[in-house]
Amino acid sequence: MVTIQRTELKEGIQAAIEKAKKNSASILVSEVQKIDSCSPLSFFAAGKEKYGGKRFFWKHPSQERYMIGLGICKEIASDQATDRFFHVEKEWGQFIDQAIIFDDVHVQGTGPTAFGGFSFDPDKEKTMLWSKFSSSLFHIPRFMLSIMEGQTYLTTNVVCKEEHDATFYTAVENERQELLAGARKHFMFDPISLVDQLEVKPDAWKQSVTQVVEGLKKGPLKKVVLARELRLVFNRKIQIEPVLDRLLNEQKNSYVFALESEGDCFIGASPERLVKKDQDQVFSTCLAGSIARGKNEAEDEQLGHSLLTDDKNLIEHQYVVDMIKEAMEDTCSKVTLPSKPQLLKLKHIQHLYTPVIGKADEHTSLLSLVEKLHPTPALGGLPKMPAVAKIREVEELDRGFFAGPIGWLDYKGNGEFAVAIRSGLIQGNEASIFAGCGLVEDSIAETEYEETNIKFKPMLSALGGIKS
Ligand SMILES: C=C(O[C@H]1C=CC=C(C(=O)O)[C@@H]1O)C(=O)O
Ligand SMILES: [Mg+2]
Repeated sequence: MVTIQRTELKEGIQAAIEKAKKNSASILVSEVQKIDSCSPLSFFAAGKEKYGGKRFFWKHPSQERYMIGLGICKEIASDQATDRFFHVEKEWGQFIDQAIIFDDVHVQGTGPTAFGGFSFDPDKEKTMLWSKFSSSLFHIPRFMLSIMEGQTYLTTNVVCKEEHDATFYTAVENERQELLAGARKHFMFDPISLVDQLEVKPDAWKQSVTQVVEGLKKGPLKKVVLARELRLVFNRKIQIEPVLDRLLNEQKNSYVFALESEGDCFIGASPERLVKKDQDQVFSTCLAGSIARGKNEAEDEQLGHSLLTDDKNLIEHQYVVDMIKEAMEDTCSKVTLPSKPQLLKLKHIQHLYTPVIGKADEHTSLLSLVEKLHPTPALGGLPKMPAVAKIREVEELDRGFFAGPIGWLDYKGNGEFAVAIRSGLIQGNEASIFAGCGLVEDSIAETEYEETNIKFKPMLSALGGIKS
């Protein structure tokens, strides 16, 4: 990887074509520019015609930090289950190793960046539902808009090949100008209406919960997260932009994400960080234990207090804390976390929340942390692999990317992954949405069913299926 002071992208492309000819290889050239402010949703919508089906969207929960990718200059995809995190890391490293990068802003979330995720369980038999998503899928975009602390940047990534000539730069420049002009337009979208909502055998799901809980009482499994799927049918093709717009407005303190692949779109608003790596600083989140929001302030406070003092939810949460703390201590030093959980309040639900921070050892990479942590007992259970095996045996659905890691990694090894909950897969005029719940020995099937009904609300509301 060569990071050189700013000269013209044109010279860089010319140098890369020469290098491609010499090494018979493809060479990435990447340029980061500060640009005038631009609406993230308008940029995403402006890419619909030329890059539709090849876009991603990402918003960080606590600050105005967006990354929107249009087009795919490189895809890293595999259905291989073994060492999938290592293989993605290796292919990404080889791709940027030869890159020529013009970056004189040096702001995280700009420059060559891979965005994507991993399926929850690559060893579960894959169904047609997720046929458009490999079990590891990352896109490096042609253009990426980044909004970081109020400043807007455009990253242009081009892969130069030996057959390219000097006209290649002109083509890229024209594409970039056309895109920036389009991103200034205002977009209108047709409203959609929900015509049907189907669930596969809800009573059977409750029976499976009761069966799993009986097993937890005997051990050795201590916790298992079981999920449900709703299949929604609408009166016309679902536009991604209005769903994103509602998620951004209704789920302010969640990660809002969308990843398009071959015409389908995986989309959601997750409150749960899996891991963030910023130089040698590592951040993770324990989020497990739930209760509804109150209809008024007094009721909300009473519900929050009862969650903080409920043994079943405290144990459900503590299993997550114990596992994440151990995983972080295996890979980091100076691991610190609060002694007890606090409340994380979202629009429809409130959770027990414990943040964990640590200092990464020198050779610890972001994807090695993702591998170590996924799935936490908030999404799988405890012990990890026996719980995942129980889910594989009992759950009559294909989670695909639901509850898997989704996020980004940049060319300097920094990045962030959320767990892809409060999410759904949009397929034309239909969508599958998913919701899970942590089962422990004191769980009650009806209560867990109601908890998952609340967790469907962010996506149902964003799809216009319920009044939010
Ligand atoms: C598995 C999900 O939520 C997890 C995260 C927060 C609270 C949870 C719970 O209380 O069960 C779950 O562990 C989901 O939203 O589908
Ligand atoms: Mg729960």
